[in-house]
Amino acid sequence: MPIKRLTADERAAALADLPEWESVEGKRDAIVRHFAFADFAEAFAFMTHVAMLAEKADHHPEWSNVYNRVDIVLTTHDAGGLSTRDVALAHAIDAIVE
Ligand SMILES: C[C@H](O)[C@H](O)[C@H]1CNC2=NC(N)=NC(=O)C2=N1
Repeated sequence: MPIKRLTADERAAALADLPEWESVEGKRDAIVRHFAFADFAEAFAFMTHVAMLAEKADHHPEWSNVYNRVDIVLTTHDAGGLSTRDVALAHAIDAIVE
């Protein structure tokens, strides 16, 4: 089954449940969350955890890391926008830090 983009209503409902995530500015159908940790070791430990989740789900983040900061953008390339896979990964990521 091909993965489908969320409709505008589904997207709004999903984001209401993910208060730490926001829409990416501009034309991209994607969400972003910014993280800050005590230091690089903590940031990278978090990234390792996320990487394992992503690999297990076969769904991968777009991300960047500068020292203690990690920015994660989620979108589904195969769907050309936000899908249930992004929502699931966002919740799984939130569960690591909360
Ligand atoms: C072949 C493989 O299942 C696909 O390329 C997966 C891998 N990880 C992915 N990650 C994300 N974010 N979007 C995708 O469409 C995607 N597709």
